[in-house]
Amino acid sequence: MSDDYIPSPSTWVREQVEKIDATGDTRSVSVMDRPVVMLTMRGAKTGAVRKVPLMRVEHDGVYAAVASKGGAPEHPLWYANLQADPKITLQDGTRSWPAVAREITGEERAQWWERCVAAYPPYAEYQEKTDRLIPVLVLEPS
Ligand SMILES: C[C@H](OP(=O)(O)OC[C@@H](O)[C@@H](O)[C@@H](O)Cn1c2nc(=O)[nH]c(=O)c-2cc2ccc(O)cc21)C(=O)N[C@@H](CCC(=O)N[C@@H](CCC(=O)O)C(=O)O)C(=O)O
Repeated sequence: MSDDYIPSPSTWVREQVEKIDATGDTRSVSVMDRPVVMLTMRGAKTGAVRKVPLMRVEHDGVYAAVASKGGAPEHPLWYANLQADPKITLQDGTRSWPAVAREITGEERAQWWERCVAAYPPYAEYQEKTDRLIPVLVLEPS
């Protein structure tokens, strides 16, 4: 990724990204004492580097990205980024590696949704809050 990084306009998120970058470890932050991973991706419109922390949902070396945005009526913008370019760098703890995001649906999504809610129970409330189906993408090592 080149160095045209644009930080999040959301202060608490930007501060968590700064802490992860300062420590080199996603374990330096948490949300409700639950672990976090960080995706680095390309902005769909700006082409800039975007860093997006998400709750850590992992199964057999594959991770899930849940485009919940707290149950807001609209998808988070990073979801549009991944639709435009699914290639990311994924960081868990101090490890980083290239991965590809793939949206999942149907039975595959239902199976992963259980893992997502087990990892971070508020996802269930977020889905209750909105009539948009919260997108779930798996992040497969590339
Ligand atoms: C605020 C907005 O962010 P967003 O991409 O909508 O995503 C909102 C949130 O989902 C995002 O901040 C997440 O990191 C919040 N978040 C989680 N968000 C989730 O949706 N799910 C999670 O599990 C989650 C966990 C989490 C843990 C820690 C933490 O610090 C944050 C966490 C934003 O950054 N807007 C930018 C633009 C962002 C962008 O990517 N723009 C694209 C264009 C996108 C387009 O319009 O096509 C570009 O640069 O080209 C701006 O307004 O300038």
